Amino acid sequence: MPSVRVPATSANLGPGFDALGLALGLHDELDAEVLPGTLEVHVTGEGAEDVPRDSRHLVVRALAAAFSAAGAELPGLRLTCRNRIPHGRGLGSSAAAVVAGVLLGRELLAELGHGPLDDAAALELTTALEGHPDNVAPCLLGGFTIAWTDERARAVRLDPHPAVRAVAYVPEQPVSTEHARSLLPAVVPHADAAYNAGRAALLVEALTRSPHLLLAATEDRLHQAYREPAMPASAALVAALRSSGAAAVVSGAGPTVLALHVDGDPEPGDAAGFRRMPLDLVAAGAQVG
Ligand SMILES: Nc1ncnc2c1ncn2[C@@H]1O[C@H](COP(=O)(O)OP(=O)(O)OP(=O)(O)O)[C@@H](O)[C@H]1O
Ligand SMILES: N[C@@H](CCO)C(=O)O
Repeated sequence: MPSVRVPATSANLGPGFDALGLALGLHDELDAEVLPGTLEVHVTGEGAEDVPRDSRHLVVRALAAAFSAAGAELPGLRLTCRNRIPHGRGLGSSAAAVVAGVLLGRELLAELGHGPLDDAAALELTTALEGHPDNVAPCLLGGFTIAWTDERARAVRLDPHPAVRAVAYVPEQPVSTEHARSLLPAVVPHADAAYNAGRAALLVEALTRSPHLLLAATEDRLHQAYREPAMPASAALVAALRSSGAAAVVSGAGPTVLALHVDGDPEPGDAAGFRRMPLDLVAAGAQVG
């Protein structure tokens, strides 16, 4: 019975909209087994009260997409999900679900004698399901990733500097990525695009070699301010943490706030209305058992 362990991820990291991502030490664990003629979905933990238990379940949809990509029909299944990544908070829950589904699908396809789905195809398929590559890349590869798309999805993986630490501040209420993306303008000023290009490049240096540059490198003008009306408390927390010296950003499409800091500097403290979660940066991406 194949199983998979998939990490939470934080995308954008300030200036790297739809491109940069980090794998975090908070994991969903799933397993699947072929059970002819039925579909059973068992869910515990995060989202258990909300997610459907049929073919609309995101992991089942990703499994079906993997089978379809291989030209095979999805067999009857029992899927078990033990969820720890909060849903709709900006910590990559949907990317973790599609990565889990595609990797479980890959294992089941191999068990059933179908051809292999290689790593490039897994990145391509998960990106297509998620809509953008910046969460699925670190979920698959671990570490710190730079993702882009040309005729297909692509990513490179880097090791974050070992002194970088992360604290997530998770609010009670979710904001869907779909809604947060609907707030973005179709066109941005050239000066803002240039500003973000410089900061995103600097962030690669800051996250891998020069963490003292993290505060300057995590400035953004392309998405966070536009999303503020949907998450005013998160925007206020980003501003407060940054003024105290922590490199705080909206995590993914929000509303979680991610504060990066350097080991040895004072840790960012509690914030009213948010669940504070110190999280390791993890080297490994999804692991199949
Ligand atoms: N483990 C899961 N199982 C089933 N459905 C899931 C799972 N995780 C996420 N989803 C679906 O995806 C939705 C959340 O996706 P959304 O893209 O809005 O947020 P997110 O992925 O948590 O945040 P972000 O993309 O900003 O990091 C949930 O409401 C649910 O419908
Ligand atoms: N880059 C994406 C990440 C969330 O899925 C966004 O900010 O909308």
